Amino acid sequence: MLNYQPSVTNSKTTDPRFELSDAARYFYRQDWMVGTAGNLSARLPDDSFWITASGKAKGELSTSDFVRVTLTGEILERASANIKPSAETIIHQVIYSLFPAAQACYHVHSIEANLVSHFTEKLNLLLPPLEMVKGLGVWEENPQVAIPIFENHLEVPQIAAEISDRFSTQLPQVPALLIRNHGVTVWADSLTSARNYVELIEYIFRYMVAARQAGIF
Ligand SMILES: CSC[C@@H](O)[C@@H](O)C(=O)COP(=O)(O)O
Ligand SMILES: [Zn+2]
Repeated sequence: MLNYQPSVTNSKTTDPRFELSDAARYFYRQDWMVGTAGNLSARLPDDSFWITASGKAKGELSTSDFVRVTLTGEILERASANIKPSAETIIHQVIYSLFPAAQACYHVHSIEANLVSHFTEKLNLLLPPLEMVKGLGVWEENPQVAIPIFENHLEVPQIAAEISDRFSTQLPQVPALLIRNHGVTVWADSLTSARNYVELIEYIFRYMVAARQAGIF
């Protein structure tokens, strides 16, 4: 396994913190990372990952607003000792552990994600068979795709344990999960794809809310 070299990360092309900051600013402008909501991470070649520090305004992140942690949550690098990794780091740990190809994990809070999380009380929410579903990797005619839903426990490790337990026996159809009354988390094999997945899933959620209002889904 390659060792992560901090000395080569001081450039925009190799340090994922720049792209994570850009993505957060974009999501903030979409109203999906309002205030300090949400967290973004990117895996490094040594399996550690940079994750947004807890409680930072997501519209104005800089490289010092990230913490590098191991897959078990041990802190490896941060700008100062009073910066903590995201309160939801353990969910990213679970995703990177379960999905070795995942290079980025993005979690945002949108109004539509919270609304659609009430469209079912079941463990999975059926998505409409929109063309957009292909962008999430499902190339089927009239796809019957569901996104897994988890309860929003106060204790984040409990959410993470439920994700780990369920996905260990039942892989999700799409690289995304919904936490009821909270928001969506996606993962992808690149930062660009993770950003696209957030946009696609949020489009689908917007459609679902509009379709419900129109009485067609
Ligand atoms: C706006 S508070 C939201 C937090 O409780 C949490 O859900 C969240 O997404 C951001 O937490 P953070 O610790 O900054 O990564
Ligand atoms: Zn959150």
